[in-house]
Amino acid sequence: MVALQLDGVGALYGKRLAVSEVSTPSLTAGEVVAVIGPNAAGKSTLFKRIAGLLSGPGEVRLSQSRKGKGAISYMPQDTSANAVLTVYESILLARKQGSAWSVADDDLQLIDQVMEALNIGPIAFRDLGALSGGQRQLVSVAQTLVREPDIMLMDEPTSALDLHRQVEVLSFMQAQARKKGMIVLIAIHDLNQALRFADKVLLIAAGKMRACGDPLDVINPGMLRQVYGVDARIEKCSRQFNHVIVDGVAA
Ligand SMILES: Nc1ncnc2c1ncn2[C@@H]1O[C@H](COP(=O)(O)OP(=O)(O)OP(=O)(O)O)[C@@H](O)[C@H]1O
Repeated sequence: MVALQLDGVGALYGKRLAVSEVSTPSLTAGEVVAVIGPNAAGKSTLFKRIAGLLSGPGEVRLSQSRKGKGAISYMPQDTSANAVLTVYESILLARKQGSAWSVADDDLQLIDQVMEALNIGPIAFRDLGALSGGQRQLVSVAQTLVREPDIMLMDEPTSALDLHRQVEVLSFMQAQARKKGMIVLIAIHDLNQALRFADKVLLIAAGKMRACGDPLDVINPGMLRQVYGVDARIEKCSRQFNHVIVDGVAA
């Protein structure tokens, strides 16, 4: 089974330590981890460090890669694309990156399945440069999913999506994590979606990890006041989902 553990991890921009002291329990296959924190807290920086794009202290321990494919796949926050490719070509290219160029039935089936689940079939032959912001984000999610990595690092994958698509994408990523034994880390500002879809929540503030654990242990009125500066309650709705209700800016 795939497992990921961060041990005293930090990240450097040049000589400046932008993130430090991130340690997690062992994250295991099938888990969805929401990475939360205010603007400029260090969420993207942590993802870049885990993906190997930045250096820094500490250790990113990844054990038992499933099939020697790309172990970690990172979807950046900025999904703008200049490439002269169609949506379908870009997803096929993502699927074949780092492997043999022959295309098997399995590859095509997976691409069709992901495109259908994300509802992007109708734009399959549109140029990447001719997409809306939300459509671009959906294509980027599809490119990451078809790589079938052990670890998916999704940096605000639903920030440009309407409500329907937010729920569709997060449900699909959760289902894929469970089915394929991946670990999915999602940087997200919507704390209600984090409460609904995450198994664990990792909180970063001012470049330091403040907590990592059960969503309701991390997202609580005290933390919301201290870290986000809001007066808020967590309440269960009639369907038993927990919601953050914000009463106002903390005095
Ligand atoms: N390329 C860079 N060089 C130097 N500093 C950077 C660079 N990118 C980001 N930073 C700084 O690192 C800190 C963390 O930024 P980061 O993008 O990781 O925050 P974030 O939590 O993802 O924020 P947001 O929610 O606003 O996207 C910020 O102070 C930011 O200004």
